[in-house]
Amino acid sequence: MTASSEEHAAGAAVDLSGAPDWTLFDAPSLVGDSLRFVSGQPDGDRFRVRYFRDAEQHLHARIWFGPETEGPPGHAHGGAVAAVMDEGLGLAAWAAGYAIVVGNLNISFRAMLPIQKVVTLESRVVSVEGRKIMVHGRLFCGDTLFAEGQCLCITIKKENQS
Ligand SMILES: CCCCCCCCCCCC(=O)SCCNC(=O)CCNC(=O)[C@H](O)C(C)(C)COP(=O)(O)OP(=O)(O)OC[C@H]1O[C@@H](n2cnc3c(N)ncnc32)[C@H](O)[C@@H]1OP(=O)(O)O
Repeated sequence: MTASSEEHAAGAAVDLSGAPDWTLFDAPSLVGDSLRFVSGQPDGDRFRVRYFRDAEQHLHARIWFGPETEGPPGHAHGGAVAAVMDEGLGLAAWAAGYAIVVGNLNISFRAMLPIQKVVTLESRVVSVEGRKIMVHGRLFCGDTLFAEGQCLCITIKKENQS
């Protein structure tokens, strides 16, 4: 264990509070408890995530990338960033009323993301065409853009919905 990861042993406090005009969004109540890969360890050393909606109902998240997301030394693995965007942008479509799975996710990694940092994911449903829901999102902190993505969500056929 590195000195920096010792600072954030499981259970240590991380500030995931939202902007003043955001309200907490309860993802499990909408999609069930299966979102364990990203959201399943709210006090763990991988991801800590809290979802919100703004006044216009757009989905946002505050995300802490813990020591177990490390890829390049001191920075998040690209797959960890992709996992967060997969869940967050897919959830944005669910929050907008579409029961979907992600069909295609295109991510540009714009800057290396230091681990043990809280960042913000913002999302927008930008188009709806038949079963295809396009969601765009960006992962940032302050003026630093870490990643941006376009996520093609496909509504689940009625017979596949549980
Ligand atoms: C249940 C609770 C969950 C609750 C979970 C909620 C949490 C959300 C967040 C987690 C998100 C995920 O990780 S989901 C897990 C990762 N994703 C997956 O495992 C999905 C695996 N793929 C599939 O199951 C399938 O390929 C589907 C469902 C995406 C599509 O299959 P289908 O239903 O047979 O539909 P299909 O006819 O092929 O496609 C419908 C239309 O979409 C287009 N299309 C389909 N895929 C693509 C694609 N990759 N790129 C471009 N276009 C595509 C087709 O051209 C077509 O356009 P047109 O001809 O109509 O014009």
